[in-house]
Amino acid sequence: EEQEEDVLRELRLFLRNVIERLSLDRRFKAFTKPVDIEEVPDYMTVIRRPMDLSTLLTNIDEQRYVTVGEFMNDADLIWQNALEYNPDSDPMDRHIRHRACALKDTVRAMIRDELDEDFERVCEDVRESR
Ligand SMILES: CC(=O)c1csc(NC(=O)C2C[NH2+]C2)n1
Repeated sequence: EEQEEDVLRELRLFLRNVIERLSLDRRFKAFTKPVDIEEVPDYMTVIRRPMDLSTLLTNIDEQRYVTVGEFMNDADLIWQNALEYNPDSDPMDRHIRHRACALKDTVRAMIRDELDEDFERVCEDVRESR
């Protein structure tokens, strides 16, 4: 009912703000758009579920996330994919792995510091009621 839509609207606003701040951080530039197949032709053969910040934003606008947990499952793909695709000891791989780990820690810190656990519980109740 209306109260449920109010909760989901507030969730979308919170998640859009998280994405906006991540997208402004220069460390995360490589994660803002889908990997370009022309530049990285073998990417799709290695990574089964590509994810990036712009796709997360589209998913939010398409109302795919009813809980922060569902959002985190997709957000985690971004850094997990980067660690998987860049496993080598060469400096470029290490550089992007460092940024992937920074992304993981930054998202988790935002959620821990800014998401009210009672709010997430209400979102989970909405999910269970559907
Ligand atoms: C988004 C992402 O994880 C990404 C984009 S390019 C890249 N890696 C490279 O270009 C090479 C460095 N060793 C492979 N990783």
